[in-house]
Amino acid sequence: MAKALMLKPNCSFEILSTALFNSPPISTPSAAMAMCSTFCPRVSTQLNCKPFSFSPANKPSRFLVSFKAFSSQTSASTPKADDTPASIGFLGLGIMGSPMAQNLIKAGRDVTVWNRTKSKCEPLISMGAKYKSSPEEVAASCDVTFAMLADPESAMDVACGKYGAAKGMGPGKGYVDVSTVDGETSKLICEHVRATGAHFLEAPVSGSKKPAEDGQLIFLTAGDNVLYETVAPLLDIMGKSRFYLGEVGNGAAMKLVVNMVMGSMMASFSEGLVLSEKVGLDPSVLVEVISQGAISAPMYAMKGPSMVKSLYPTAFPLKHQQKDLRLALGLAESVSQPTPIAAATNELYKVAKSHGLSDQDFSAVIEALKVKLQHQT
Ligand SMILES: NC(=O)C1=CN([C@@H]2O[C@H](COP(=O)(O)OP(=O)(O)OC[C@H]3O[C@@H](n4cnc5c(N)ncnc54)[C@H](OP(=O)(O)O)[C@@H]3O)[C@@H](O)[C@H]2O)C=CC1
Ligand SMILES: O=CCCC(=O)O
Repeated sequence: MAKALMLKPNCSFEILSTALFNSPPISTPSAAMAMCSTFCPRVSTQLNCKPFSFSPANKPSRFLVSFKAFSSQTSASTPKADDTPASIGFLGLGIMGSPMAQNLIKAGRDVTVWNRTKSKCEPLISMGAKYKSSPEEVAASCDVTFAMLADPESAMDVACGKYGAAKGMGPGKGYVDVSTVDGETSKLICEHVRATGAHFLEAPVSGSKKPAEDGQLIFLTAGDNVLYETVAPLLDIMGKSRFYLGEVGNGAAMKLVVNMVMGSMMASFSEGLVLSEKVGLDPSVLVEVISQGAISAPMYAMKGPSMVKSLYPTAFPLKHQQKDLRLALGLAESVSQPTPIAAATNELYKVAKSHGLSDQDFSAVIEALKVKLQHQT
């Protein structure tokens, strides 16, 4: 069995509770996880441990356990399962927060949720999550609280507002903000959290709806290293890699730079699609040509076919991409760095927003290029 546990990335195998291990029956996913840690301590983490099939007595004695490989920029070892926070809060259950919290629940973690629109908590409650009626109550009842909120304003309000999480924090607790915000906002939230004696980590993510569902996000963390070490096993449940970047603000900056590049790539791709069609080419063929060359990108291959059909099923809302461009331009301004391409791109996303495309996927920015000027026929 030890040999079977020398695993390739992203593979799965089955644990038979008593047949392969001379041990008591495994009755819960977390017991199965603990068993895996014992037999395979060098595997960073386990993902998606869930009942696989049932014994004749209808007890879950077999589990399918998926393993994945992780890259990380910390030299410290991953904490043992016993050191990980017992109770986890999750604030903000939108496109990203919902699947992230679901993955924690599926991994057998004790999760308490809150969302401004309460109805979005229901699916998680039915999976076993607890519910509290304010961020303050969630933070008060949990060891570590994650927040995945829309923008700087909501991240501030949920963390530091009247019934905000900071009100429920104190020594021994941690707050992990995974929202995409600017460094200044992150530093303010950090100050509020640290003033209570708790630890703070910013951890915005690269990766969209599908990677969030698949536990394949990339965490860009900065802040209290002790909290980073503590939550590493939780980040590994929700993601495929994690970077520790030092001082608070560095994670936010890294995320904004990445999304600045992404927004411009999408705008440029959109121009190419529209131009190709106007000169009589088939834009689907352009997508195929690009996919085979040096500028191929998963994003083009994923979004191109639906963009050609003028379909924009929302994974990353356009309003959030424009917010990130705005924040990235602020970051560039703070160090007097010219970013003319990002500035022009931001204008295009603003036009798209003015055409009511805020809640569509950000690939709908192509529509802003199709809008006819009044003097055109
Ligand atoms: N979607 C994506 O592909 C990615 C998004 N991100 C970033 O993650 C964050 C969340 O994104 P996503 O899940 O897509 O966004 P959604 O718009 O789907 O969710 C936003 C969340 O913020 C909450 N919220 C908004 N305003 C307030 C407020 N004033 N007070 C309290 N809660 C509020 C919403 O609550 P309610 O349900 O009540 O509206 C919801 O839970 C954003 O910062 C985004 O930039 C990062 C990586 C990828
Ligand atoms: O912030 C959103 C990023 C989306 C992605 O990385 O695909």
